[in-house]
Amino acid sequence: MAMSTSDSAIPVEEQAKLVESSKRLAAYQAVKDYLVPTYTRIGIGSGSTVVYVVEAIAALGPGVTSGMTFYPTGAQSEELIEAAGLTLQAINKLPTGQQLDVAFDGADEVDDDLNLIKGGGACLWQEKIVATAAKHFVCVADFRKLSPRLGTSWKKGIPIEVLPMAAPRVLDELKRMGSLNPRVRPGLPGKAGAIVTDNGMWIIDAPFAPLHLPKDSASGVQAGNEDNGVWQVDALADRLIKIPGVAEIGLFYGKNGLEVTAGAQKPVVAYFGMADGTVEKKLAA
Ligand SMILES: O=C(CO)[C@H](O)[C@H](O)COP(=O)(O)O
Repeated sequence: MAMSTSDSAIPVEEQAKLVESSKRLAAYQAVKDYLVPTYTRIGIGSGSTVVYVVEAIAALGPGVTSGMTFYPTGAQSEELIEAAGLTLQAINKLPTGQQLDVAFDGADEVDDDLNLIKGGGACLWQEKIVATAAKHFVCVADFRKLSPRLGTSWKKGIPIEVLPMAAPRVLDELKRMGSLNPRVRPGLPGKAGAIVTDNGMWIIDAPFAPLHLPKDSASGVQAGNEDNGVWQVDALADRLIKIPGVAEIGLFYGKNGLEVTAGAQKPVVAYFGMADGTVEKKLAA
């Protein structure tokens, strides 16, 4: 039977090692499957799992990577790309009408429909720009991120990037919408005040009850509706993005890359490193 990190029999350091090895497994498999040697433009996301994605790409050597240019989603991934000796380019240098061949990124939670919560590392805005610029958006994660519905295992809330001056009004609106104790994310130890994103914005984390899937026949919830305070993913996302002062939201939703040729927020595939040493692959339906 597959182990989970909540197994109290496993010492904490062992659990941490298990999670790290799961991330690495998923990353190497994703790169093996989706980094086609003829590709030239690659998006690189943010977070601790992406470290292994870059490691796996760098391990292919200059024979494969020298013709490739890598587009970051923030300061951390910029550093990762440079430290690995890969060619860095800002996404605003991607000419109009052109797409990235593929983009790899992590997630905080992935549901059965490949909707994502992202932004645990406060990089969601640039992550969405890079993901939607890619022909193939590939999600890489460990087994803790798999859940049937968003909000089931990731309880910290949906990360929302906001203009600092709008934060109090956005908090008010989120409470009216039923968010349970939304909060401005505090800075890391050593930083007084709120966390400031790579774009000079703040992050609000807005917890909601576990979300319904977009076309959730089991719950009887119709597209675009809310049911006893429980939101459906697309309906909630469409409301959140319209709140004045919201720059971007950490829900990646809507059509996936199999249905549209450009602009998909949902991945075409998600790789999960499992606790038993296997890799589970979920393809967009
Ligand atoms: O969205 C993100 C950063 O904004 C990350 O992809 C997400 O938080 C997952 O991070 P990790 O791989 O460290 O678990």
